Formats: sequence, structure tokens, C-alpha cells
Amino acid sequence: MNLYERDQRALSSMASLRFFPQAAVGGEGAYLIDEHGGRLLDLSASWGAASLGHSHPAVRAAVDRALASQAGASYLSGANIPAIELAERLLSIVPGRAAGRVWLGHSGSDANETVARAVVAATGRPRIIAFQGAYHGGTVGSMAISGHPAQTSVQRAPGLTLIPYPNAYRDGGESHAAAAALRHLEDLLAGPLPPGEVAALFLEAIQSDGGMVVPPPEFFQRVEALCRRHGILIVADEVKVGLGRTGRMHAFQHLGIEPDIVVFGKGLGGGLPVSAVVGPTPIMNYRAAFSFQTVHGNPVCASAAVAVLDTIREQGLVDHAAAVGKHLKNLLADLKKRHSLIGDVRGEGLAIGVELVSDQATKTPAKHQTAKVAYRAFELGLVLYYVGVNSNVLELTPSLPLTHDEATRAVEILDQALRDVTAGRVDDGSVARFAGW
Ligand SMILES: Cc1ncc(COP(=O)(O)O)c(/C=N/[C@@H]2CCCCNC2=O)c1O
Repeated sequence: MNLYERDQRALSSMASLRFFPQAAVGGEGAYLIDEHGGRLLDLSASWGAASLGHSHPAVRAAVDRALASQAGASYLSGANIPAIELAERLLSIVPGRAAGRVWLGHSGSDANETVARAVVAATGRPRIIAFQGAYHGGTVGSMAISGHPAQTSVQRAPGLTLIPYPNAYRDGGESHAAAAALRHLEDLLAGPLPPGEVAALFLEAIQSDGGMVVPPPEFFQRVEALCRRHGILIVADEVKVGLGRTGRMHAFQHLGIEPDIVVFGKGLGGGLPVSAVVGPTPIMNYRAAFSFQTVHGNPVCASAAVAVLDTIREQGLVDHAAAVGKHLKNLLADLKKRHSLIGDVRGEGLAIGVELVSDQATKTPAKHQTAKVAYRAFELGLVLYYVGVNSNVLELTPSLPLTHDEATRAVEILDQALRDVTAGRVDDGSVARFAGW
């Protein structure tokens, strides 16, 4: 019995989001190592969490130091230096509006859930605006303020209003998409959605699980102006595309806006579970004992996060992500010329989406072919998953230190996978047992 078969015999499928029989025994840098010693070039970095790559020495050293003399396992009922240092560092990198206090958690889900509760409680305003297609988490409270269609049979918050996220590829180009989405929000605020009852608007600077959708220029500046006019807090969910991934420290910097609250997760921990909410003191100090879980703010995960932030700065990984991301996107743009399956290539830095369609004119989502491309890429030694409201967008979120050569190699493998799928060399049975989204 191989490793994947053992996995299937022991682990619940409730957490499965599987596209192929990936099983790793180790990893280093941008590579995972399988049980046969094969090296898999990892363009996902575990959905963006392994931000520094696998087995980064700075994270290993930080975790070892924290465990060598463990200052407890929580910040709930006692302070510890790594949690303080992490909070201080996060306060130093967020915009002034958000630089109040820091809440530490395990995941993007518990962070967004905490924000959703805190903004309503602290402002007394019962409503929240979020975007159709948004994935803010997998817990009850974070799913309640999400809009992703994969989250079927979940209860959305009663005070939630979902609005369209402008998609230039599918909504008639940048200006038309922006105008339509903005008009939708303005019409709501002028009538059925009383602005004085809205506590906050949650946004992703690039809507990642929704399909790596890059918003039209100025759209969010117009949204920000509306929010400021009505005293609506702006929450930037930077869990997947933040912390340098887009070639800026914060993805919202591409939008030219200044959020009130910033949510971090995934890559913050470099593969260890840690998230953070940074926001104004009146919100963040609304009440004690409001949102906590036992090992929140533990010194081991906090140390890893401090090491991640310091390494991003010391190794210039923000600029590196911008440079390698540009190279990767150029290679993908060339690939698009050779493959009619590729409908759109979009993204910033090392947050890139490759949308696959079965018809360039109608832009029909090529869901089945997307699953086959991901499966075939895995067989050829490349790990990447897919996202999107139609499950047809290959998501590239590699570790930030990815090299130019690794990016080149990745696109060579993706090219072969696309050719094999187009030529019918990947049978339906291969992907049938992987449910994906
Ligand atoms: C913008 C954004 N905000 C919050 C979350 C939730 O983070 P956690 O999965 O760490 O709770 C996520 C998580 N995204 C999912 C995680 C599950 C697998 C599918 N792909 C993701 O990246 C996210 O992308």
C-alpha cells in the first residue's frame, strides 16, 4: 500500500480538496519530495502558506529557539516575547488607520470570523458587505460572510449583502465591469441597503479562490470613497495575496486605498498556523475575552511568523516576487498564444491565475479540462491546483523565493500538460476519483 492509499484509509474526506494523489515525505525550497524520492515543483506552496518555501532555515531556527525554552503555549492569559514582537512588526507595516492593536489566531478563517463579529459588536451596525465569489474562510462565522459558490448549504449571515466583484475578462472589459459593479453598490446604498446599518465591507485586492480576479483600476478607490462617506469600515483580507506575494508588501497597495482593518494568514506562518487581525484600537479593544482559542499567540508559531516577516524584508522577497512574477506572467502570456484552452492570464507578482475555456469566443469554462491539466501536470512533476467560481482557473501561488529558472521549468511542464490534455492523452478515469471543489 502506498502513502496515498494509507492516507485514504485513515483520514476523513471532510478536509479533502484533492485533484491528484499527491503525497510528500519531505520538501525543500520550491520542491516537495515524494515517497520515491521524486521532486515535485510546487507552484501552490500549500495554497500560499509555505511562503518562504519548504524547510526554510530561518523558520526552522526560530521554531527551534522557541521550543528550546518554551514560554508557555498561548497568549490568552500571559504575555510572551514572540507574540509581542509579531504584533509590533505588524503594527509597523500596516497603514496608519489600522495601526491600533493586533489579534493573533490560527487561520484566515478564525481571523475573518473575529473581524465579522467585532465590527458589528463595536459599531452597533448589524450589516456587512462582501463580494460574490469571495472565500473568507471555512468556519461557520467566516463562511457566513463569504460568497463562494463551493460553500454550498452554509448559512450566510442574515446581515450579509453580497455584491458583484468586477471581472474584466467576463464582464465586458475593465471600465464596463467597474461601472456595472459600482452602480450596483451605489443603487443598494441609495435604497434597500441603509448605509448607516453597514459595519464593514470585506474585500480582497485580488479575489483568489473566486478565480484570481484582478479588479479594474480605480474601482476600489471609488468603493473606498463610498465607504468613507457612510462611515463603513474597510476590511482588507490579505490572507492569500498579502505579505509580498503580489510584488507589493500589501496587495491593497495596488488599489491605492487605505483599509481600516487588515487580515493576515497563510504565508504569515510560513507553513505554521498563525493569523492576525490588525485594526483600530476602539475595534480591537472592544471587549476582553471576546474571541480566543487556547493556543492562539503561542510563542512557537509567533516566532515562525516573526522569522517570515524578517526574512521577507532581509531577503528583499517583495521585489523578488515582483520580478519573478513578471517573468512567469510573460512566459504564460506566450503559452496562451500556443494553447486555445487558455482564455486569460492575470495576476500580480506571484499571485497568478490561468483561466481555461473550451471556446475562446463564448469563454465557456473548461472545468473538466482544468482538472485534467492539474492531474497531468502532477504526473509530470508540477504541483498546482485550481480555483474559480467555475473551477477553471489554475492558481499559481508559489513560495516567494521561487527562482527565474524554476518559473521557466514550471511553464515548460505546464505546456506539456496542456498539450497532452488537448491531444486527449489524459483519460477521464484519471481524474474521476478526485472531487476537487
Ligand atoms: C482570501 C482568503 N481568506 C481567508 C481564507 C481562510 O484561510 P484558512 O484556510 O487558513 O482558514 C482563505 C483560504 N483559502 C483557501 C483555503 C482552503 C483551500 C482552498 N484554497 C484556499 O486558498 C483565503 O483564500
